[in-house]
Amino acid sequence: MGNLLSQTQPTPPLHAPDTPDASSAGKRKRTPSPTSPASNASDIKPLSGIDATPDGDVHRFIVRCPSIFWCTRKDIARALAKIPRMPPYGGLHKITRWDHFFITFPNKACAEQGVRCLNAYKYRGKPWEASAAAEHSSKRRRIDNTVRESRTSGSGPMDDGVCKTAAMVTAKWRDVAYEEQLKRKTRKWTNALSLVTKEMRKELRGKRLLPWLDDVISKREGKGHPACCSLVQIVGAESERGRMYYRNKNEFTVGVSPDACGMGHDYHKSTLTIGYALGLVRDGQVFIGRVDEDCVTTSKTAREIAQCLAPAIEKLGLQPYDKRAHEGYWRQVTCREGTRTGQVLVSVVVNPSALEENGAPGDGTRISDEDCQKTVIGALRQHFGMDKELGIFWQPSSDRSAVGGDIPAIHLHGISSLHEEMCGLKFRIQPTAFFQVNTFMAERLYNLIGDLAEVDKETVVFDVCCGTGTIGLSLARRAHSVVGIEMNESAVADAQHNAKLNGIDNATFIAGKVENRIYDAIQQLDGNRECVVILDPPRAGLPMNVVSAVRAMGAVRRIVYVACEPNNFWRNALGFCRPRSKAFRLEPFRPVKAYGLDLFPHTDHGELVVLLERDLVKEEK
Ligand SMILES: C[S@@+](CC[C@H](N)C(=O)[O-])C[C@H]1O[C@@H](n2cnc3c(N)ncnc32)[C@H](O)[C@@H]1O
Repeated sequence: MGNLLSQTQPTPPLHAPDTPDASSAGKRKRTPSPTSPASNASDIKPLSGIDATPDGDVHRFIVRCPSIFWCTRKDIARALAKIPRMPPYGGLHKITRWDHFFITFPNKACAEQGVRCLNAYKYRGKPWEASAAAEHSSKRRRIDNTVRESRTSGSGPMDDGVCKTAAMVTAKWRDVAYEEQLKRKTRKWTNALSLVTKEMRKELRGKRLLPWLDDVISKREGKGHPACCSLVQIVGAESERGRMYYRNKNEFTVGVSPDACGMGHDYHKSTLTIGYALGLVRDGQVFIGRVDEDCVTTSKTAREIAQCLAPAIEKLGLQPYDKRAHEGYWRQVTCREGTRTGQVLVSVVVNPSALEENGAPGDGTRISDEDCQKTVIGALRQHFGMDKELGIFWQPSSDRSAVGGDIPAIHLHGISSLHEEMCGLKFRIQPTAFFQVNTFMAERLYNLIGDLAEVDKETVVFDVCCGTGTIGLSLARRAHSVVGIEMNESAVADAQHNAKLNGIDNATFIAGKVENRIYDAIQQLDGNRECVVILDPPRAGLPMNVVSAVRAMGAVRRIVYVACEPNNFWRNALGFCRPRSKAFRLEPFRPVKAYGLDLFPHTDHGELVVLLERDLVKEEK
């Protein structure tokens, strides 16, 4: 954890000058001299009440003021952004019709400065009064206990006097033994399966309509709801390749490092950083943690890219983007790579409107988009050399809420797509198409899906939310035919291209939202053959009309459901497994067995894979 901040630095006093005028969008902000009042801490005295924060080390305060009764959280955040020298804060909780709000600071120094600022502020003529938050709800207490516990074990999201680091955000379980990580995930997967039983029982309101459910409940051991089916195996990332530095897609934000957080550090020292947003905010500015070796999920190549680009682009003197003020130029950098092919794509998101205020046109001082592009290409080429298969894309967007994947990418330099090898096939991936981020574990996922699907030459495979066609194509040689549906058009173009690239001619891919195109897609399936459906939806799960349409397909005997958010699986499971009705026709399915697969080591995410089979046992009346 190389960039942890020291607690021993002085706290800047309130009378220090404000942050330089933010209206100079796109220009470097002034760095004050070390002798400026901001660095003189001699007159700082600890504020009473700070040490009295009930838990002693979670710096949470309640701020009261009658004139904020109708304010939303957003209004308060806006007001906080206007307070000169307001330090970064980690949490803000306000509900309309509260005459108070809660605010949490990342460390004691921030808390001291923050309380000073809050108490000196007036909202609509009424002063704010900040005091240590005295009453914690039981939920809040649980969270605080977790923070304190993890702090003692050295892996907490905050540390005394120390801001969060990038590793704490991206790989929060990096200090937890891998066996323990799997144990925790197993609990999560088991709970997700129990949730299906619980919600199904609620749905049936005590009626015993599903024999498989009665069976599950009768075998219950101990209290609580039993899992709806057994979790037969946990597939962990045993090999180093699937467990360490595994991400083939890394999305970085360009911003200011917490060295500039001001608490015990120089407020104005804005070190341009390419890394991960830390969840600390000041003046609407999100602080960014540097990528280092502790970020054990980030690939080494992506880390090198972040580290070599930051100093190169900083020299141009353009500010990172500040969403709140809608100023600044550099926004995001996304690195994608073929783990097995070594190819790399880098996409840079910028805010072109920031350049308009950057010097007068034609006076020789104005920095253009082209200058920035040349700098990026030059820095990456210098770092990787000319032999590296490298592609660079530019994504200009002045839209405040735009994120990388949604912005059209302009190809600037080098290769225009990359290739990855998996399951003995080659896949082309364009910069904005979805591809599983852990190549080695994704291969194991696809092998597992293949085993559960039991596909043969008589079976049709229906791959719903197919991305670049990876699952369907990995099964195509064993199947009669494959139909895939996916809403990302460039992913569908990749899927079609990938079929040709691998000499597969029995796969069709449809572009569109599955909820709108499900019936068109079903038409493409050979209705006389048995159909296996692979469902790999986004975190929220599938829309219910899709569940209903799949269930109403008589040719479907088995479904392999891949849940990347296991806690949401129950909603779709209910649609597949509930007794038949007008909306949910034909016999219900039942969960047969489940697998947990750790696609994201060192994080709390993982895939739950569940096999559902048509339940041909007669429903009880
Ligand atoms: C978890 S990914 C799975 C992709 C693919 N199965 C794979 O393993 O690479 C989910 C995919 O669903 C797509 N998607 C999300 N919502 C969708 C919708 N409403 N209709 C169709 N596809 C959707 C996303 O673009 C993404 O490619």
